[in-house]
Amino acid sequence: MSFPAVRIKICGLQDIPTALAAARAGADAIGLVFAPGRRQVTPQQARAICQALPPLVSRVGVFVNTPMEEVRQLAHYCGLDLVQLHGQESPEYCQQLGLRCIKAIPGDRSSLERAADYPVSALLVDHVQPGSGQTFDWQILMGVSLKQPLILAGGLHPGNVGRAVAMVRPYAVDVSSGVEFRGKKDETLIKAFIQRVREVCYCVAG
Ligand SMILES: O=C(O)c1ccccc1NCC(=O)[C@H](O)[C@H](O)COP(=O)(O)O
Repeated sequence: MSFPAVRIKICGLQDIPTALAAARAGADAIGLVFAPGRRQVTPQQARAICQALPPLVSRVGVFVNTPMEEVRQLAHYCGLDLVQLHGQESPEYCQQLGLRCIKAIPGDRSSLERAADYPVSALLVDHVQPGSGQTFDWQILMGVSLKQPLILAGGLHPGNVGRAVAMVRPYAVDVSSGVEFRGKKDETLIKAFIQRVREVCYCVAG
């Protein structure tokens, strides 16, 4: 048995060598966090990472309740392909932004019920505290058919992503904390994560 290849996004990258390592390992997309926090990058760092990456790796900027014009300017300056919105951005905000959007929502019933309103390229279903390395109950996604492609996030790591993919069958998975060691992205963990996703898709092991 096999099922379509699940895309992989490695989020919270902060330097060129690690971003290149993620691309070499087979990441389809990388995330650059503009929201305040320990993974925040400056516009200059983000632009340098975007310019260094090879083609066909999507550059995603992560924002929380940022004014539209600021998001547009940063997307243009850095060369972002998509923006990922983790705040209370409305469906109208996503529509008016004029950029390809991923809307992040918490993995709970009421958020999933409102998801259809969002005119976005994909929905990222995450733990209520993004970037915290915590999972939500994936069972909530069983029997839910979303209009938009589903990106599964929240507490994924090489040890649980196989089970998550087999159970949820998402369009893509997103990881940050689960490929870090002592708070820094770790190339070995990134490779292990990507390999595990590939294995489960082709049922080499599981
Ligand atoms: O990572 C952050 O610091 C962050 C801050 C504010 C909003 C979003 C943030 N990260 C979002 C991500 O894309 C994470 O990859 C996603 O929430 C999964 O994180 P994790 O549970 O650590 O794998």
